[in-house]
Amino acid sequence: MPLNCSSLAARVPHVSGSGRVINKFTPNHVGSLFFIHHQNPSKYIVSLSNFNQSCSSSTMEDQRNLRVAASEPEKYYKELDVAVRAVQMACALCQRVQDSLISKTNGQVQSKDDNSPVTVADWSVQATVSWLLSKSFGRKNVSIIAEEDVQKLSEADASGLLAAVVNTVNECLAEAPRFGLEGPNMALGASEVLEAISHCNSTGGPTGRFWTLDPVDGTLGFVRGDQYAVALALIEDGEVVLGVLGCPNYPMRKEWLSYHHRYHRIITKLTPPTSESWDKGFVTYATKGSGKAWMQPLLHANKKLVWPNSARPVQVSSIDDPASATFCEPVEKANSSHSFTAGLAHTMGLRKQPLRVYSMVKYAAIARGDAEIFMKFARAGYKEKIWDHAAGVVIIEEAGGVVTDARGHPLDFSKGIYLEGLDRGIIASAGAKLHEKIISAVDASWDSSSL
Ligand SMILES: Nc1ncnc2c1ncn2[C@@H]1O[C@H](COP(=O)(O)OS(=O)(=O)O)[C@@H](OP(=O)(O)O)[C@H]1O
Ligand SMILES: [Mg+2]
Repeated sequence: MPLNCSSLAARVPHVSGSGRVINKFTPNHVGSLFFIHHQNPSKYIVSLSNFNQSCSSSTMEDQRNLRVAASEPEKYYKELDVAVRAVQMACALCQRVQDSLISKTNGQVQSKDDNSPVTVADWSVQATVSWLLSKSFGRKNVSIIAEEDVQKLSEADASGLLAAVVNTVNECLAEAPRFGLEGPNMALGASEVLEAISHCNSTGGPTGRFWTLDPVDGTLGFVRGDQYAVALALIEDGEVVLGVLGCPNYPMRKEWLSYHHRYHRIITKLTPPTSESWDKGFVTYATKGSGKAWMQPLLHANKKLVWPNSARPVQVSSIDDPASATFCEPVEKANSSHSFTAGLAHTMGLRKQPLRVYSMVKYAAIARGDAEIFMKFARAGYKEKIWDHAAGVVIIEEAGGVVTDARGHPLDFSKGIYLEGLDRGIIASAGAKLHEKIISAVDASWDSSSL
């Protein structure tokens, strides 16, 4: 059924101001404070420094409720914990590879059959995350759909490339304890790395549980030294129940998003951040139905990840006037029609220049309130893959936003690796009012478009 204002409102998660607070004492989380959403008692750890801000209205009754809530099951808590730590590790891996790609042309950019560039980072992240999930939950309990396969890596002339991947994976896994995860007892061999990559061969579907992973989303941005994301999500019975997005180059000053990351690098060199400052990059995450989305900074070199790693909540923007709203879209016109979105912007009264950013960083920008709208209109016949959207959708929804196809239907993650049935395009927005306007504008101009 097409979307109207009331159905949209129903889909926007209700965030109650009156959470309950508990103390929970576990080896990992001594003295952490949990925020409990009234309608959904999933627990969220809030760092002590954020506690006063987030939960200062707690009462005696709240304190009593804590003890009750402490015995409630923590749905997806372990999955979220492992997923965030694994994505943190993947971000560190990607940063190292991107730095070396940029500093020298060392042959790490390969060409896939579709000619899109793929680097050592894609395979290495996939192997690392797959290995960590299997280690944490047991190999037989872990199904993963991910972007890469081992075909190219297994070719006879790819031994150098495979060695680089194995080396990168082992370098990363050796750091697992620093991120609070268990690493291998000894370095993985090539066959174990290939096995971890090819274990990501799930085909998804309407039942059961599987992970989706885009090891390096926005490969073009990655090889160009610009924005990219690591995207991990958990899908259960066709619903995205947990999403984690690592955005290593996301600048803390949002105006830097509009520039090529190269400029940010130059400026950072001119005015180096202090070692403790949160200069760029974060991991953002949410679990379905919680009404909260979070972000935590990337782990500084040599530091140990102590959960929740200074996490703080993120929320979508409250701007609902198109004249003040920023819309973002893919950088490449081959991936989304810039002329169609320009027409929509004109119709809707969006006055600002589009923010063109590589990868699912666009979803993070909406969730953080740095932009209000994301639109993607791929050419007819292109089928969107679930790993390109799953994590971003749940994070935006829990941050208070809305994501649908361009007819207003929810995205369907239950049909295998593609978003089957996706109509016209993808729209994410900060709220129902803006969303409704975009969908009406699409309706009005669709027939006369060439899409
Ligand atoms: N022709 C076409 N149309 C639409 N989408 C396509 C197309 N080809 C690829 N892809 C998928 O889009 C992912 C990149 O999307 P972005 O929004 O990041 O685009 S852009 O890089 O900013 O231009 C990109 O993800 P990555 O491969 O991880 O980079 C692809 O999954
Ligand atoms: Mg992708």
